[in-house]
Parts: sequence; structure tokens; C-alpha cells
Amino acid sequence: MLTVRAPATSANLGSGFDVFGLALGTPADVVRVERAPETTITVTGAGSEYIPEDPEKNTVGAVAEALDAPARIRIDKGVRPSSGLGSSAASAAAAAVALNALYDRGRSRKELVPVAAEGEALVSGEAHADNVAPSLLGGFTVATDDNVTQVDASVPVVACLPEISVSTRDARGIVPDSATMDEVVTTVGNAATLTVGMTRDDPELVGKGMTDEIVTPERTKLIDGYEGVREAALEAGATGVTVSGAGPGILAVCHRRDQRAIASAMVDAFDAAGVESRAYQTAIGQGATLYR
Ligand SMILES: Nc1ncnc2c1ncn2[C@@H]1O[C@H](COP(=O)(O)OP(=O)(O)OP(=O)(O)O)[C@@H](O)[C@H]1O
Ligand SMILES: N[C@@H](CCO)C(=O)O
Repeated sequence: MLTVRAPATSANLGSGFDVFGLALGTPADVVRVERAPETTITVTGAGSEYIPEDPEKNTVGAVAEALDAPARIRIDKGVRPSSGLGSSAASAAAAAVALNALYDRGRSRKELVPVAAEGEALVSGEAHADNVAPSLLGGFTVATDDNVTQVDASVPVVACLPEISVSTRDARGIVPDSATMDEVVTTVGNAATLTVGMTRDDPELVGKGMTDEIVTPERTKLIDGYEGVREAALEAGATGVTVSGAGPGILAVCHRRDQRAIASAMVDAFDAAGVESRAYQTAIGQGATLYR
């Protein structure tokens, strides 16, 4: 039996829609695999009651199929589904690493990115790789149609998860079809600023570059209390705040000294809007870990 822990992730980071992603130190999914004549899946843990065990509907089933690696797969969910914290991707990334090792497929972590993205195609309709890339590789990742670039980074973050469900499929349905040239120019500037910030572990530059005028304003309409939470986090010292992935999770970037105050301000602001939430005080972390 092989065991893999794969981390939650935050995609988009505002200006990098469908391209940027980062691995979170916590939470994470744990996947255990054993060889079997055909794939079976059991799911326990956070939100497991909402996750199908049918291999045709679970992201790990798509990964087993893509690697031609049938197995008995047990998923222990640390990342609740429909969270914006890459729940479906964490399982897919863990399964890709585990099954690749179990069947000696010899794929590199980078080569496993499109394999794990097959799981995303199953649940959201598109094989976007911006969650599976950081879950597999760790750090900050830039996933384009034909390449993935990774840099190690250790910027502190707070990921606040409200008790609201937003499906990625629905949130993709409200992405605007077009953008103005001014919006594109601003976005390119912000994305470049954020990228430089990651290479310098600089929360100020990363936070500044997280602003997005194209996709995020539409997505925030799906998150009750978003504006209040954003303002509270900024007042408590966050250097940037945006929707995590497709939401409803909200990501704040910060200096370590402000982390606790920001977490508490975000939870209180959700509470004031009548929404329960929990905040993970963490940092950009490692990719999937294999335990033999
Ligand atoms: N192994 C899995 N783990 C989590 N969700 C799964 C899994 N397999 C299938 N699903 C389905 O995928 C959907 C959750 O995926 P979705 O992309 O909406 O959420 P998310 O991964 O938390 O969000 P995001 O991609 O925005 O970070 C749910 O409908 C869930 O039932
Ligand atoms: N880039 C994807 C990530 C989903 O987690 C989206 O925002 O739809």
C-alpha cells in the first residue's frame, strides 16, 4: 500500500485566472492505494458525503484511467469540496503520485500535471491545471496550455473558508466573455508584479499584484459577505485579498506578524454577515508527499 498527502491549493490569485496557483501548507487530502483488478473508491473526511465513490465521477477515477492503473483507492478528505481550495485537485494530485509509483509508470511530477488535470475536466468541464500543478509541485506555479513553471516561495497567507458551497462549474459559467484593452493591460501589470513578488518572497508585491478587474468582481457576487471580509482583512494588515480559486474561499496574503489578527478579522466579518467560517493560518508550502 502507498500513501500520498497532497495539499490544498489556491488558484487564480486574482490577476492570474486559470494560470497562477499556490500550494497551501494546510489543509490536505491523504490518498492510499493498493493494486486491484479494477478501481474502487472509498471517501471519508471533510465533506465526504458530497463526493461520489463511482470511479466515473470521482477525480481519482479519471487519474486511474489515464495512467491505466486500476487500484483500491481510499481518500481521506482534509479539503472540503466546492471550497475554492482545490479539493477535487488535491485528491487527483495525490492519486497521480500514488498510482504512478504503484505501477512504476516513471512519469515526472511535471508530466503528472496533465494526468491529474483529467480529474478537473471531469468535475468542472475543463482540464484547467492551476490547482493540480501546485498540489503536485508545491510553491507558486504558472500553468499555461503547453508549460508549467514552478518557483519555491514561502509567503504567509490566510485562507478563510465560509460554510457556503460554490461549484467551480457554476463559477466558470459567469466568467465574462471579453475584456477591454485597458483591463488587459492592467491585468498584465498586476500579474507581472505578483510573479516578481513570489520570486522575492515579498508579501507587499504579491498582494499588490493580486488585483483583478475582469473575473473576480463577477465571482464575488456568489460569496455572501465578501466585501466586508475583504475590508476587514485589509484593515488587519493583509497586503492583498482575493477569491481563492472559484470561491467561496477567500485568500489573504500578509506578513507573519499580522496573520492571527487577519484570520480573526475575516472570521468575525463573515460572522457579521451571518456566515460561519474557519480560517487556515498557513503559508505557501510543499507539493504532494509520497510515503511508502
Ligand atoms: N476526490 C474528490 N474530491 C473532491 N471533490 C470531488 C472529488 N471527486 C469528485 N468531486 C466533485 O467535485 C466537485 C468539487 O469540485 P470543485 O472544483 O467544484 O471544488 P473545489 O475543488 O473545492 O474548488 P476549486 O477548484 O475552486 O478550488 C464536487 O461536486 C464533488 O462531488
Ligand atoms: N481557475 C479555476 C480554478 C478553480 O479552482 C477557476 O477559477 O475556475
